[in-house]
Amino acid sequence: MNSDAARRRLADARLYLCTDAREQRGDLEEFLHAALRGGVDVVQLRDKTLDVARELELQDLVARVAAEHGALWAVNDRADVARLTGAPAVHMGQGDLPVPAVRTLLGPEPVLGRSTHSAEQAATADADDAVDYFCVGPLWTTPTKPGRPAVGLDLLRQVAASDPRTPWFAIGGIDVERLEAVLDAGARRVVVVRAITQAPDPERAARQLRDRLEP
Ligand SMILES: Cc1ncc(COP(=O)(O)OP(=O)(O)O)c(N)n1
Ligand SMILES: Cc1nc(C(=O)O)sc1CCOP(=O)(O)O
Ligand SMILES: [Mg+2]
Repeated sequence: MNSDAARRRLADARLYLCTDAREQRGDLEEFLHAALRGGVDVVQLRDKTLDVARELELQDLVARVAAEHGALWAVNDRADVARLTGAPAVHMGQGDLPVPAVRTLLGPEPVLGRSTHSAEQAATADADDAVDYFCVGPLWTTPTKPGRPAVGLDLLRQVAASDPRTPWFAIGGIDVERLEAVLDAGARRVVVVRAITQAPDPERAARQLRDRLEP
């Protein structure tokens, strides 16, 4: 996927999945197909337990499966892995490489996402031409990101009211039961981990979320 296609795919994206490598279950490929059939638009392998050789191997798998479904895929944290795999997207948190450093290393092509946890960080991300999307969260405390305090739906309302020019996603503790409140607060795009990774039927879980988001 070239960079124009990646940005077009991002513009349409509503449901973003971060998944671990499912090493204990050995079903990553099957899982990815199911989630993507269910309507996931963007997929990111987020697994801090992987050594870099294994991550490179699995990123190739993610790239192949995402391409089969016309989905965008993103590398988390590591600009070296993004460069080596030619990833169309990369995600950086506040504690990861700063945006200018990512652009110095990777150039203008990859879609670049940024985590934000306050109105100020969201405004900074929105004002930065080098940032293609940002995430706001965690809305609720979540075992997937221990120690990170919840920002709550009020921050989401505040960000939505600022009418960002940049695509942005809500993240943290979102599941199908909470989705209505997230949409009511003004989000149009969501990132989930457990709502799909821990679902007994990942395809159904993804579809339940995607069907409630705009086309
Ligand atoms: C899409 C997306 N949003 C947020 C994050 C979190 O990034 P970060 O704060 O750097 O935390 P880690 O994921 O690195 O633990 C993300 N990875 N993806
Ligand atoms: C990886 C991550 N980043 C967050 C942020 O706020 O930046 S919240 C989060 C974990 C989201 O997991 P779940 O959907 O299982 O609650
Ligand atoms: Mg990070």
